[in-house]
Amino acid sequence: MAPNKLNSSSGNSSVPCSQSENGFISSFSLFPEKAVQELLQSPAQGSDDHLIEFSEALRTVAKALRRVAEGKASAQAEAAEWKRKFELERARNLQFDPTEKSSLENQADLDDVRTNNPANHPPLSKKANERFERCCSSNGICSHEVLRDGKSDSDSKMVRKASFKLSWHCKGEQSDQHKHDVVSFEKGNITTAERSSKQISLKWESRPQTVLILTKPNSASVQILCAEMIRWLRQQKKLNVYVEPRVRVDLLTESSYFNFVETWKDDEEVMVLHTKVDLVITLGGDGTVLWAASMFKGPVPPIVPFSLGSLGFMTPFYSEHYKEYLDSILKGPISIALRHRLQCHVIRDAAKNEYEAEEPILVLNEVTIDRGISSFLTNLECYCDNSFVTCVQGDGLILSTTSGSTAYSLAAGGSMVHPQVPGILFTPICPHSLSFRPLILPEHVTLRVQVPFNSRSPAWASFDGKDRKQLAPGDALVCSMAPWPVPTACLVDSTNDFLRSIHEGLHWNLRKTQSFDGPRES
Ligand SMILES: NC(=O)c1ccc[n+]([C@@H]2O[C@H](COP(=O)([O-])OP(=O)(O)OC[C@H]3O[C@@H](n4cnc5c(N)ncnc54)[C@H](O)[C@@H]3O)[C@@H](O)[C@H]2O)c1
Ligand SMILES: Nc1ncnc2c1ncn2[C@@H]1O[C@H](COP(=O)(O)OP(=O)(O)OP(=O)(O)O)[C@@H](O)[C@H]1O
Repeated sequence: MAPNKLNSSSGNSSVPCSQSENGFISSFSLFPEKAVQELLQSPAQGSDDHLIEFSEALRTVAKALRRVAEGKASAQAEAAEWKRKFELERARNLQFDPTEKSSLENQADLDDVRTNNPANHPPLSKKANERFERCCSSNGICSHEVLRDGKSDSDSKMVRKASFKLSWHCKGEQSDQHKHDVVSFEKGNITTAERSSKQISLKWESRPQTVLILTKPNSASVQILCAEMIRWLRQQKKLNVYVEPRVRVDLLTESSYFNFVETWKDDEEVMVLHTKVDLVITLGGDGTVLWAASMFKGPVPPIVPFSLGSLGFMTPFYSEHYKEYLDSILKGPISIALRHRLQCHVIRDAAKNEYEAEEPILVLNEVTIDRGISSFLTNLECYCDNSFVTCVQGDGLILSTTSGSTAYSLAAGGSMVHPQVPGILFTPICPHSLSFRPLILPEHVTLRVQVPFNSRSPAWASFDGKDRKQLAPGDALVCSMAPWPVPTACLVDSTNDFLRSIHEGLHWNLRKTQSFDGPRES
């Protein structure tokens, strides 16, 4: 009798589902709750005590399982938050605590690691983040170290990174003091004196000596400009130049003059590039800026992005005038935008603990979790710190930085946000719901996107439009603000550049002005 009853009501589309109101559907709750509802709606429900008993038992089991799933997700989110806090704290300590300055004991050691000899580098571990951490703590010349290393290096033969100083631009004036949020609550009135994000100015304290030029591949105009720029930087500015291995090969095919141009052999050398390079120049479009950012898994040297693409949201410098721009940038001060990045961890269901195997991935625009080639709806459970946010049912979800707000997130209906606003955009892609508006969350949160066990298909994560990774049911992606922003040089300042980009790049709110000629209010 029971199986007949179950069959007789299957396919009833009006079956209510108590969880759909807040969008939460537990991986364990679907079958039992639906079955229970069907059973309860059956006309024979009062006549079969066993069946009712059975349905009650199923409901209890479903609830218990859902609680377990929620508990697990919440514990994982909490662990991720602690990990993030720990990383931030450690980054802060490295920056401010003089006792953690460097494991190098004397200047000779310091000189040693600053030369280009890879044999001088400490042995590097397998994981990229570990390699970075080792480099950070033992080489001691990450950007935060550079900030306090103001000593002159004129009498050293070694290649050193130029030191620089950052300061806030305050109402058009410059102040050397770091200004943090100051909240006063005198007489019970809460007032904030300073807000954290300001226009930042970079002033060189010693001359920049080494530039890295990154170029969009397969472009003849970029190749020509790159060769011309290298000659100028060498002859007029006496700078050391690094390029990618393929670019060096192209340059040497053109002329043996470019023999002085340096490059790297493997990923381990890329991991320490930030210790050698004072400035990064990109020749291409926004994709080349994303590429440049992705090369630096930790601190990023200031980037000067020249526009040789079609849209150029993050590339304010016109390549025709490169000499004037570089002249003034090498002298300083430079107005820079600190573009926040997101740090993403893929956590496999099979992993025994958080962050077990996979390296974190840093994104400048966004991480997207979508349905890939699957034709099924994605079903993504989202948590913010320990709170349940929602269940995304649609094509997917974009977690974007404010720099990325004008990229994919914009196309999916997200707001455009000034890049200096510290926040994380939570933008659904084609949600199958009438009321799913995008959110903007504060920068301090940790987001967790979980593929539930009952998902019909895996989801796919991609990072700044690249590196697709499959997320199987049970896998999760954890994302928080990275401690290493991408400093990009501004043509004017971050606000002027942002507004110019949305006007010129997107033709934002372009409309013919209404003519004067017509009806008027009397
Ligand atoms: N439907 C969409 O709009 C869509 C779809 C996929 C990827 N994307 C974007 O493309 C980015 C990858 O860029 P790519 O150059 O490597 O790929 P690409 O060559 O496919 O170019 C994508 C376009 O997005 C623009 N773009 C990139 N970052 C931007 C930003 N921060 N603000 C405004 N426009 C931006 C680029 O200028 C380019 O025109 C991804 O991070 C994603 O944001 C957008
Ligand atoms: N140095 C590089 N090495 C490998 N790939 C790169 C490099 N620089 C850029 N790319 C890739 O090349 C693609 C195109 O780059 P980019 O967006 O800069 O040029 P574009 O498409 O001509 O510009 P726009 O998007 O403004 O039209 C991007 O997918 C980017 O990831």
